[in-house]
Amino acid sequence: MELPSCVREGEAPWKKMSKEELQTQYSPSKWAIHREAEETLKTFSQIGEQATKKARASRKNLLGVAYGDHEAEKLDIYFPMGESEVWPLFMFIHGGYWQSGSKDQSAFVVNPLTGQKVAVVIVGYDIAPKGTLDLMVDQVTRSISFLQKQFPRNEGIYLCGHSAGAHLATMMLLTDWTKQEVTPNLKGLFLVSGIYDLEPIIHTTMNESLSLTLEAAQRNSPQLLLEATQTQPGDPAAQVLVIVGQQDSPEFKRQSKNFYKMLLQKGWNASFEEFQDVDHFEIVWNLTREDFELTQEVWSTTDPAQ
Ligand SMILES: N[C@@H](CC(=O)c1ccccc1NC=O)C(=O)O
Repeated sequence: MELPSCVREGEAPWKKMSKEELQTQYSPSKWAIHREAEETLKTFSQIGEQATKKARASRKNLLGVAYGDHEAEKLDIYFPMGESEVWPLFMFIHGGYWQSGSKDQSAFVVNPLTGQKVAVVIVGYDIAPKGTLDLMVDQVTRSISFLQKQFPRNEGIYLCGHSAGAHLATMMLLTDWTKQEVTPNLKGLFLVSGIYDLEPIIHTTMNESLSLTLEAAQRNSPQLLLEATQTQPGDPAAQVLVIVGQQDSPEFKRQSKNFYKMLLQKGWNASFEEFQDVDHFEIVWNLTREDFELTQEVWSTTDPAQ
């Protein structure tokens, strides 16, 4: 079925797509080439659960630390090996279209990073339908303020978001931290296969749980917010790495490239990277491997000596 003509007009390619094509473009599992879609999603969950079980069994940790009053406002902290009390903080924000996933199956990067003197935080937030996008953005904002207050001597806070989590991480670039109790020492963002213009999502089945209106989608679209802002970057030195997998869908790649270009236009210290031979899910589950190039890039970026 064709989209209504009022949506079809306009320059964005998604506006000319049928509902079915749009749904496919925003279903990353359908673009996996190493396994079928269902097996891809099942493998992603299994690896996330195994990595989390391994991290909890092998790393010093604090689980379920409350950063707010909601039941979901909790985070897990995994501490680096060694005696140092000062380290970079790396926060992973899980994806799942703001309606699936949890901190309890997302500790992919914990063991490689904590082995390299980086503390890793996996943050939880209220997913839809209980949580709204506005609430999730507020929760991630408050979780970062909480970390800055708990660890004021940190050697930088780095955010890594996957897919919908990359959207939430990106919204932190646009947060007015003067309204928070503290301004975090944000030094870098890793935006993995993110979504930056939420309007297309309204026309997919993912919106059945989200119930996004056009206004709410636009209000929560970093692509549109950044385009409209004249303010300079909070910290022009903060590194923003925009990342996609070679097997991400054309729409996911287009969104990331467009957002990267907008970051550059607005004076951010941004870079773009397409990781070869990985899909939307492998690019994250490969973070369990020390030899994966993104793991290595995270190591070098978070190294205080660099
Ligand atoms: N229904 C989606 C699932 C999905 O996109 C997804 C699943 C787990 C973690 C991240 C995801 N992507 C966006 O947040 C798909 O079929 O690919």
